[in-house]
Amino acid sequence: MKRQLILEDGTVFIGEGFGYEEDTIGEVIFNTGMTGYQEVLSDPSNCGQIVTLTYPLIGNYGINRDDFESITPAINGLIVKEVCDHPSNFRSQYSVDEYLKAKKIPGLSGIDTRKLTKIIRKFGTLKGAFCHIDANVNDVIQKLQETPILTDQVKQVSTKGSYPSPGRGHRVVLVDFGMKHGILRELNNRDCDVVVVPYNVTAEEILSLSPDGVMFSNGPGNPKNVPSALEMIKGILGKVPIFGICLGHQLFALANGADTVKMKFGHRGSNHPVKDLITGKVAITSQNHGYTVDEDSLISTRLEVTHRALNDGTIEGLRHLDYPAFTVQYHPEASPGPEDTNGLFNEFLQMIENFKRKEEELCQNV
Ligand SMILES: NC(=O)CC[C@H](N)C(=O)O
Repeated sequence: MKRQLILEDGTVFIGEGFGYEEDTIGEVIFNTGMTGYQEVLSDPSNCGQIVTLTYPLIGNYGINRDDFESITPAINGLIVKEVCDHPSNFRSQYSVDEYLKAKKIPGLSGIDTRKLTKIIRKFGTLKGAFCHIDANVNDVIQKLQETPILTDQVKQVSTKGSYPSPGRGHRVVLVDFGMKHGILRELNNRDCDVVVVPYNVTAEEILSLSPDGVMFSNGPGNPKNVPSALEMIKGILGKVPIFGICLGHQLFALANGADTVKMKFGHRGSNHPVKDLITGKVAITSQNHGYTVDEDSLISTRLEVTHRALNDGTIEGLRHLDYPAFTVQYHPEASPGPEDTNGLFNEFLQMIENFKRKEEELCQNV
């Protein structure tokens, strides 16, 4: 069945529909990862977006039980050059088509994804719609222009209530702004005693859980749509070590007086080089963000840049000059992508131990 993609600038692509049969609207973005489509599909940070995968063949190793980053995928649509209907892998349970049908997500294949990506790179991220081949282009463009930008994605994808993920090690409160499960897995692998809490948790509620450290997860949308988080962050800063990832990094920056801005087309893929300014080392990182911390806004803050993207020089990591707190814009949990920066979770645990030691020394000196 033919299906068309109409962009708000009037560009039309005609391809084959797969997955669920339904019209959809979303922000059209592109991801340059060569593998890892299952993790990208199920990453809650993509809530409300139509995801274009630039790798030309998608689905050849199927969809399995183990690689989901959330239970319910939150993307509005998927665009690929070619979708594989006969996956071959010992872990495969479904084809991408079967999975998208089951999760009620429409897909579009057979279009020139390179051309689409070039349009997004030139004009910036655009709104787009999947619609029936007979739909009137002008009507769809008008509908796209009238469709408001989503503001409540974090509320949609965050956990509704707190839940434990017990371990014998450090107690870590993990604030779920739309968490990829890879973050929880990394903490579990290090035997942390984790409590996952919803996005609108207060500082008092976090401190009442007696955490050794607090993590802020990734999540969808504009960080300015989550004002409640800023009060929470200010309330715990300096009282407990903090580690933030992606949206968590952006919220940490906002809470410390910095600003965030929307990027032209963002960084999305598993192949983004980042330089650690402290060690001088370069790592290949997994990224998925459309906003960034504004460089000029750091002047009046106590934040220092620790990492930079080598493709465009934007900020990829921050640390607080006075308190034990650091954040990164990229994904050290990978899922999907390279694990070069996985050691940041160990650095977080080391920071927790140093903080505990200092607190004990202070107590002894009193
Ligand atoms: N992966 C994320 O946490 C993304 C953060 C934010 N939604 C952005 O697009 O920049």
